[in-house]
Amino acid sequence: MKIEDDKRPSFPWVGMDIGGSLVKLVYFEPLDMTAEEEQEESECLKSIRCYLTSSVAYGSMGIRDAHLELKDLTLLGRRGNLHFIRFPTQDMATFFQMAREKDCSTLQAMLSVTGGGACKFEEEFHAIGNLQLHKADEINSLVRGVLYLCGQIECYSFQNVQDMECCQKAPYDLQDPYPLLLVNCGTGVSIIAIHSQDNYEIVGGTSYGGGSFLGLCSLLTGCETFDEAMELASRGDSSRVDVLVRDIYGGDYERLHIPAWLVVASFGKMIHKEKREAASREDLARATLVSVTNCITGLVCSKGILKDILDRVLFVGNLLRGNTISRKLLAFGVQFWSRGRMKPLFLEHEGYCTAVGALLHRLNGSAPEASEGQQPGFDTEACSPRETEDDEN
Ligand SMILES: Nc1ncnc2c1ncn2[C@@H]1O[C@H](COP(=O)(O)OP(=O)(O)OP(=O)(O)O)[C@@H](O)[C@H]1O
Ligand SMILES: CC(C)(CO)[C@@H](O)C(=O)NCCC(=O)O
Repeated sequence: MKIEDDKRPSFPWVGMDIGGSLVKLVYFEPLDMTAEEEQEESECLKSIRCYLTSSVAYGSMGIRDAHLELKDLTLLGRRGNLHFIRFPTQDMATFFQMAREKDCSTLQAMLSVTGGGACKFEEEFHAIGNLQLHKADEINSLVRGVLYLCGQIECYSFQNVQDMECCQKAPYDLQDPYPLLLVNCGTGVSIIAIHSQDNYEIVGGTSYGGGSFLGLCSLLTGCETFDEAMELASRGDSSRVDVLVRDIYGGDYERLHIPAWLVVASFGKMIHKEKREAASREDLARATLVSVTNCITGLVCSKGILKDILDRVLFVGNLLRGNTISRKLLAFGVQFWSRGRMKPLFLEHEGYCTAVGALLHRLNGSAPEASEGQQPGFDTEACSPRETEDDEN
């Protein structure tokens, strides 16, 4: 029996977020294909399905995060598994080459793509034969993906944040998410105030984000990859690099209740030759990570106050991937500086929100079916964010 639904787009169901550092791809693998559908499935589609679901590594840099796979999910009435794949944006040329090799030109498919790369690589996508490109706006996709994932019981907070060792993850029910301050820690950092599903706005950002961490860390330690940088940071001690309150006061600044551990100057100790010589690569990596993370904390608190969103703040983005140091520091810092008013939250699929949003965008039919010869433009959706109101930064 054929599963009929005129509104349902044809397979493959793919959402792609091409960012400054990483490409994130989410792929829905249908599990309820009828015999007729399987028979009709083209060789190219079959080969894509097998390729994506049977490996966990693609080429030298592509990774399927198998631990994040969402199994037996229902999307638009179809049952399937949702797969999460990433590779460096630098490798987009290999991606296009593979698309050519798999003869995707025969595939009558529409791909929902977001992130800066949806614009940058538009011509290359169009060169893949019949593939139609739907460019979804990055912020709209991010918000859509976040709101969807929040409903999948995958949100968590940290308990005992004042003690890094005892600090532990605890599930958090974010079924009713509004208002929410959303912080996307990617190559750069953007902060979005979500008032409701249809009403959200960018309230700020900083250029001191994931890209700065990796860039500075590479300069200071000679490391080559994010995982290497994180590994170094996990073994480092930033207090050998930074000037803390205790270095100046010998302890707390009691009158103003400023604690001894507070960083007064990131890298402040590096003005002394002997301290430079004593600081290890690990210490420098840790100090870089702490510096970037603290900068995000400060900005988030001030934006929360400015926008009067002091309830929940949700951190996403791949800077936080496998990065317990930053997550715990953000959790602690936000609670400390907001005097316990702001609840810092995180998602298990932190790096894939925008790609999920792009996929949903495609499935929910808001994608304008570009007619022949028409250049698909940005779909601004009914729920476009308001113009940025904030003028500081
Ligand atoms: N395997 C990895 N390779 C490179 N960077 C990584 C990796 N894993 C985590 N990161 C970190 O994640 C950051 C990128 O995060 P993310 O993928 O969310 O953003 P992006 O979409 O590439 O960037 P933007 O949205 O700003 O265009 C990097 O700057 C780096 O700090
Ligand atoms: C440019 C984007 C939207 C790309 O994702 C993001 O990295 C960002 O918002 N950066 C912050 C730029 C700033 O506000 O300083």
